[in-house]
Amino acid sequence: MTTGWNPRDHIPAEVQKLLSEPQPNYVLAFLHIVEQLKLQKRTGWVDHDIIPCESIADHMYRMGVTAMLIKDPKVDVKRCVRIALVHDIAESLVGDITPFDPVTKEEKHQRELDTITYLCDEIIKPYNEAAADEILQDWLAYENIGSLEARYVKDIDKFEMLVQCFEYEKRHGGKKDLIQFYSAVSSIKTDEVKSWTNDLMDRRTKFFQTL
Ligand SMILES: Nc1nc2c(ncn2[C@H]2C[C@H](O)[C@@H](COP(=O)(O)O)O2)c(=O)[nH]1
Ligand SMILES: [Mn+2]
Repeated sequence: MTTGWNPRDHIPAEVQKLLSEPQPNYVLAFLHIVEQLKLQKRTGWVDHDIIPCESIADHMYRMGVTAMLIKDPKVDVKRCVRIALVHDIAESLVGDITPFDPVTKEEKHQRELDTITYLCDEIIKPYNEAAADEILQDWLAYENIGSLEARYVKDIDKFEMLVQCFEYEKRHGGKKDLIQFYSAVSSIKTDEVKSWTNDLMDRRTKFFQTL
């Protein structure tokens, strides 16, 4: 556990009530927790006054469909889609912490690890033990970049954010200063996602030349 932070203290009241029933409906409890990903806006955009902006779920959804496009024959695309769809699931209780928030990487990791462990062991496992194990493995693979699939999903996490960033820049006529986000370009390692990113950056350059 972290410095007193406990996932159980961040469970919505409705879910706590559901879990206190004699025969809890764990499927519903899990889905109500996942709703938090649909409700929470991505902090990075909120901090830059992007209104309206995407939710955490929006981001993960588009990452999932982006992963379906991977051409690299060495990659298990279906595994990438799974990893994309679970990689930020702990943010349902932890929240969406940016690199600029006053939370250390270690504290963020520990809160998210405690949360995914809680969700898998105490919410998913009572209904489907195999699903709980697989979701935990998918999340750990992403966190530890434990496979080529996880490496691709890490890249797609950054690429999807950059696509969204450029979409917001265009939607706001280039008047929002979102340059900070583009430091993520250097984090992208796979050749395929690098090629997507290079084209995006070329289009961004041309867009700002037209202003
Ligand atoms: N203000 C900034 N926020 C950033 C930057 N890079 C990422 N972010 C935000 C985006 C999300 O809200 C959050 C974490 O995203 P994950 O998908 O990694 O959970 O951090 C940035 O350069 N500036
Ligand atoms: Mn993410």
